[in-house]
Amino acid sequence: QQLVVKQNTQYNQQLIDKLNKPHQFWQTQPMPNINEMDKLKPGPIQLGVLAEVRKDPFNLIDKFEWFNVDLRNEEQAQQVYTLLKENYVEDDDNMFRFDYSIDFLRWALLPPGQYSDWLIGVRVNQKLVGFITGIPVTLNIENEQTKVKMTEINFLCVHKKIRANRLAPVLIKEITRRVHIKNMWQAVYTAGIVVPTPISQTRYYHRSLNAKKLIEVGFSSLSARQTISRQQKLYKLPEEPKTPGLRPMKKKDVAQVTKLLNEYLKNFKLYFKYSEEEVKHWFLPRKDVISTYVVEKEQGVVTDFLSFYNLPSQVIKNPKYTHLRAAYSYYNVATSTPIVQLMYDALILAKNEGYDVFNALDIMDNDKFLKELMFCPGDGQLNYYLYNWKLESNMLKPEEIGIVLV
Ligand SMILES: CNCCCN(C)c1ncc(F)c(N2CC(C(=O)NCc3cnc4ccccn34)C2)n1
Repeated sequence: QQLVVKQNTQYNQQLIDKLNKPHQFWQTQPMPNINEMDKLKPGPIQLGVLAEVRKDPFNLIDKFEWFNVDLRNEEQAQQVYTLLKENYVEDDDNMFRFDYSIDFLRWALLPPGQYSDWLIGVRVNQKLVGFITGIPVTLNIENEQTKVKMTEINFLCVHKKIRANRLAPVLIKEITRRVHIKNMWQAVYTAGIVVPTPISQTRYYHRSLNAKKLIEVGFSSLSARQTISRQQKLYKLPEEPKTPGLRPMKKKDVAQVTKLLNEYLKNFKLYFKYSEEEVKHWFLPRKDVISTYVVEKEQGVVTDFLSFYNLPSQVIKNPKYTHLRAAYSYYNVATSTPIVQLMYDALILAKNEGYDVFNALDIMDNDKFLKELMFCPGDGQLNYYLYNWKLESNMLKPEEIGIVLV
């Protein structure tokens, strides 16, 4: 009885703390807060001093230990896969949970130039219970002159059974320390939740490919006047794409795709500059991970390309289906094919690859095709964050964002 009372008191105290001092951790971080907005000048909020960076890892509660994950090692990759599959992001109604595959994680987390101590695990008795990752990127911020080497943070995950131990703030502080040690002082990340202080709030849109299954798993719902068969007719797609010369990207396309992509991304306020090496990594097709198709005109000239990545969700409780197959729009560049036609072909290709839904954010030029191709706004908001950087403009509009984080 005493123990239960003690645990309840501890839990209630944590709730009270949350209500009294929301974002207790984030208030301690170099992020602009509302009343500082107009005082701060654009650029780094805190200037980092390499000599002052703590040399040893942050302390963990006893029995917990730091562990650099080697994703190339099958057993360690399996441990990361299982931790995320069982404990990573769910929708608000706990009906779906992301099921990132091992091949996907190797694609997302082993890009050129990756650091082995930026895939950070926490273990208790050899069991992985916490995870956070960084990859090195060079981000262009608001103009071509401002190029900042920084880290892209992702996959922050704490096992459900050990939440409320304040492990997440320690994971964030430790990866921040390991980034500082490499003389980098900024980070970019996204999250479905709102913490101090988003630089942009974007929205997910969904285009139904398999209307019947989306209704059966509870992803979509029918209004009074709608029926399943009417929905299927409404979203029906042709068997084959219509753009002549559309084909899967190959190695020989890397140079042209790199030029098209870098030229296109200059239109936005936040974008990466890609080397050919990086285009090889991020865009060459990988089965069940990334699909990229190019439009090749006569004499081998590539004028457009489309790409989407595979991120299934586990359907948590459903008698008939275990997974929702979702394709996510990645980067699409249309210089001669109309963007609506190019993306209509993307829908047809995704349908033929077996996807149930095609998701896209309202970033870049996506709002040019979302309505016309019958995408519906979802309940998911994706917030973009820049750590330790004050923008010239307080917020960026979604159409000014030129980066997609997986
Ligand atoms: C860097 N990492 C950001 C990407 C993680 N991504 C893909 C993500 N982050 C927050 C979201 F809000 C979200 N949404 C896609 C939309 C959606 O499909 N909502 C229903 C649904 C189906 N499956 C799931 C699984 C988790 C959450 C919602 N789910 C909303 N996507």
